[in-house]
Amino acid sequence: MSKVSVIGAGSWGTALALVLADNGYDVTIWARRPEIAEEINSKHTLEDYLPGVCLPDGIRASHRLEDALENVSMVLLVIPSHVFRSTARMIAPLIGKDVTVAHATKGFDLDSLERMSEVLLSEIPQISPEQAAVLSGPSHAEEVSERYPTTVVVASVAKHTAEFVQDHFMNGNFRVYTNPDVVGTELGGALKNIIALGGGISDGLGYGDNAKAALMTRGLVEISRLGAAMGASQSTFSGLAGVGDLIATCTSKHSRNWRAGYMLGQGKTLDETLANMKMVVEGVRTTKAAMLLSRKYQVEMPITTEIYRVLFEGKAPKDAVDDLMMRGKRHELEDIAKNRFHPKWKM
Ligand SMILES: NC(=O)C1=CN([C@@H]2O[C@H](COP(=O)(O)OP(=O)(O)OC[C@H]3O[C@@H](n4cnc5c(N)ncnc54)[C@H](O)[C@@H]3O)[C@@H](O)[C@H]2O)C=CC1
Ligand SMILES: O=C(CO)COP(=O)(O)O
Repeated sequence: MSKVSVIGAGSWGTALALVLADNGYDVTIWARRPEIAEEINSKHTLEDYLPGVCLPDGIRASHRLEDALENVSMVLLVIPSHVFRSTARMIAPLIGKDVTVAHATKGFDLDSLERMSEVLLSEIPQISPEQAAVLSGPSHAEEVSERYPTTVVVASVAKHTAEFVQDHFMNGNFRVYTNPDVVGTELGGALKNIIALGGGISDGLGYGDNAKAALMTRGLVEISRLGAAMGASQSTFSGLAGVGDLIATCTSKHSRNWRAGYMLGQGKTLDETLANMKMVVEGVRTTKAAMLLSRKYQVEMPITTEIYRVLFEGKAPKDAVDDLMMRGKRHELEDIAKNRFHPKWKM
């Protein structure tokens, strides 16, 4: 079996390493902190991130990149988006030109507004777009590490690369679909975190299922609208990386974005909320990125705009909901209706 390296010993990197080890691969996780590598190697646990989980023997960890990346056929980056570029730059000299490089990070590079695969390709120039892939979809690390049934998508512009990654991960608990739409798969995974913050805010305010269903449905419209402007395929948003991940993240107790939103809805400030979170809450930075992208592509994103105001301008969550409810009247299928609605319908 070939050797695989997972860069990032957080909850998701470690859960994905577990799937690879279950499938018989020799996996080395790179951990930034030596004590984390030591815990994985000696105790087969990662108590701070996946409490109670016993990691398979096939997983080894190292805090030395040279060890983690020696003779690998595939590298998987699973680190928070704000350290993605610096980490990709750091590993670049150690990546052979035939290696498949995948990632499972959900976010944007805030300075350049690039997607993670764009960052990968610019920082590791010896690999071609055909060697890069993204893994995304409704997949909480806590459930994957319990081996509960989970389905994800692997997208790559090259079918053979998507299938190569699919073959590594696929098993009876972890079902992997392929998709050629890298843009849509990355956007779905990143942008749903904004709506999950909104779902948490709504629940924190004590609103009900109707409000959350509205946020998810209209949130998906915003995601699809920005996606269309950025070149994504609309059908990806009806799939696991779109509506699938939106459902999982907006309705789950595991979601860090939902939990952060809940605290905001209960009246905590952003600083107080983040101080309570041990793990990364990608939706906060992604809201900033999405606001900038919506301006760049001239796409209307009212829910994202209100969440931005709550996060960064101190707007009261209840006022944000009121303002969304009181927006001007609209047609539900406005984007479609403008182009090809029933000819008798006058816009
Ligand atoms: N946890 C989950 O269930 C899922 C997470 N993801 C995505 O995976 C990515 C990673 O998230 P998690 O593993 O959940 O994060 P986490 O909060 O569990 O762990 C973050 C990891 O990043 C490491 N880290 C922090 N700063 C670093 C630096 N400067 N250089 C290298 N490593 C650094 C931390 O030491 C820690 O190991 C995020 O983009 C997240 O959205 C995607 C799907 C599921
Ligand atoms: O992306 C995820 C599940 O698919 C994890 O979401 P959170 O980062 O909100 O926990």
